[in-house]
Amino acid sequence: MSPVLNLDGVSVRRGRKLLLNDVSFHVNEDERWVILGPNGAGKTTLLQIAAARMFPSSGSVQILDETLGQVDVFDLRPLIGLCSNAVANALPARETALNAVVTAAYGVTGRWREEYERFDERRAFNLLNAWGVGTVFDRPFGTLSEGERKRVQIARALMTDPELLLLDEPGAGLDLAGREALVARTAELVSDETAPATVLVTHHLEEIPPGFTHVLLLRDGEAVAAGPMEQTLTSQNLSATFDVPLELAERGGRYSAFMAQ
Ligand SMILES: Nc1ncnc2c1ncn2[C@@H]1O[C@H](COP(=O)(O)OP(=O)(O)OP(=O)(O)O)[C@@H](O)[C@H]1O
Repeated sequence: MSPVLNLDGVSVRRGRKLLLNDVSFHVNEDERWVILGPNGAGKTTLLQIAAARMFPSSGSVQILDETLGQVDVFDLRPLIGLCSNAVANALPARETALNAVVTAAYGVTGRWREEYERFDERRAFNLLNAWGVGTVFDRPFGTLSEGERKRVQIARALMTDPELLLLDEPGAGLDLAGREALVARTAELVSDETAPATVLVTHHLEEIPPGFTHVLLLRDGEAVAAGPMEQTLTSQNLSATFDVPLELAERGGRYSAFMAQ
């Protein structure tokens, strides 16, 4: 399997603070990774680099065989589907859900006067349907519930048929039913062998969908552990990552953790 993402010895410095410190992270095309860590661990920073939205202070980054710093990021970005707060905040509140998705095909967030291809609109509509939000296609994005907004954002991230899908806390702000529906739909997506290599950021074990194969545990900008889920997601590694004694529980491919007695 060919690598989709190669980060080697990546550090990010802002003033005197090291947001990432010598992190290496490798994703192959058939892998589905979770990045797990407490608030401020550097998860979003790492994802921004993987999305070609941020450059490291040192280290090397290859995304889809291109080296960051030697490629026009505007050629690279359409190949990367990104669902994040930053993208959501850039979507105009008055745009319809359909436009929020279809504009991804043109690398913009708002629809102006341009005519879009019927093919693109049909694909956007099908993606909204697949994520269970087809009925809100004509509603302004700003009036959607948090759960609906998250699904629209994922549909948008998939619009360009990306080779790398990056999901930054897609379950944040969802109620229990909304979270479970999102987890189930994401599990369905990644079980398809033609689905893109996927990286999902979260700080909640309950948000890890079944079918995710690998995990990177981050703490204070450093990798605590990285590797296949069964060997790497352990009580010991979780305790070291969150700095409290934790006991991992697994049931039917889902995870949770409790304070160790
Ligand atoms: N421009 C900046 N200057 C200084 N510190 C920054 C800057 N941007 C981010 N940070 C800090 O870097 C750390 C890592 O931030 P990041 O958003 O990557 O963490 P995270 O793991 O995604 O956190 P959360 O789970 O809370 O979203 C945080 O402590 C944050 O305050």
